[in-house]
Amino acid sequence: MADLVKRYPKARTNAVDGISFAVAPGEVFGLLGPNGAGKTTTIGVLTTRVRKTAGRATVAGIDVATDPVGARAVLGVVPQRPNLDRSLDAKGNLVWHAAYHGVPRSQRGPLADELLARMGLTDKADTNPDELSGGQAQRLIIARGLMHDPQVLFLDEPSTGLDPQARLFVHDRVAELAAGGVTVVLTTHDMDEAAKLSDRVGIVDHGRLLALDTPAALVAGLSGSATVDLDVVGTGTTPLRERLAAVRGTAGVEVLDAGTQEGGAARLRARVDGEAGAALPGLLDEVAAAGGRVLDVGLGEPTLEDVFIDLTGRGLR
Ligand SMILES: Nc1ncnc2c1ncn2[C@@H]1O[C@H](COP(=O)(O)OP(=O)(O)OP(=O)(O)O)[C@@H](O)[C@H]1O
Repeated sequence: MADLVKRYPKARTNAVDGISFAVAPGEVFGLLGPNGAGKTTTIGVLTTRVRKTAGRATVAGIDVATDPVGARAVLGVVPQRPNLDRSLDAKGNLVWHAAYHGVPRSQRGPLADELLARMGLTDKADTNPDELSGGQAQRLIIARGLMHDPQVLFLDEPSTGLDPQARLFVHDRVAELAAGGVTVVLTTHDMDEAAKLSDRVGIVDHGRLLALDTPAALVAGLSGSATVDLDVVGTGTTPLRERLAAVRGTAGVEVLDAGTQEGGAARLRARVDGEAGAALPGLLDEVAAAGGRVLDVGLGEPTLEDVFIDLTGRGLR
């Protein structure tokens, strides 16, 4: 995908504003960004649902604009909103999808049975989509996306709304697909999910790609090797942030939560060099000197979330 731009009619800004990336066969690629960043639009263009404004988008070497039919034959989609056919049962949805994609009649039933089994849905084959739980419906949509043996599978927020168990199940299936050679492109606003599933992650905001690398490399690229979270009351966050940033060994300080007028604690995160404990006394002294009181302290290691905060100056959730 090169210099992709999408501007919706009447919009004042581009929903996708010049994004370029390439995904290798068998790779799991995560598009990460806050609501409205342009992830779904990007997937929409790649899956031929949204018409691009400019740039070039190909899937498995096929240009989605000039050969949308060819592109649809090699890609599978798991959309953000469930779109199962309620006039068919679970297995019927799979078989119909295979027919639509030209899978030979004799293969449709056995393939549907196999995918239902892989998604843990064998006993739901005859169930109407209306009677499936959210997690079951999501698994059925993943099965449907695989019925025509796509080379590239697009998953738009595959685990939003799922309970932790269903989420893990979906994560395992994604890893299994990639191990079997399917290229997976997924969107999420869950940093942990992106870090866990993706070989590489692209961080998107305001329609632009801010960073692209392996989760480990993105985190390693941050200055500071540990984090110290301080929950503080009794002092303004902006001056405190500056004071903390000046403490020796501190690589950067962000305000994660500004607190409330009514005295709710603010949370600041300092990224520090070396061990978190070594920087702690200096940080606590500065809070006291600023007239603040520390209610809680948390020590940790930087994550993708810190990469995002560093790039955009704000948290995702
Ligand atoms: N059909 C549409 N018509 C007009 N504007 C749209 C349309 N779809 C999306 N947008 C706008 O384009 C921008 C990007 O939206 P998009 O859905 O791609 O973001 P996203 O990163 O997928 O967000 P989310 O995490 O909420 O799904 C937003 O500002 C949104 O309001």
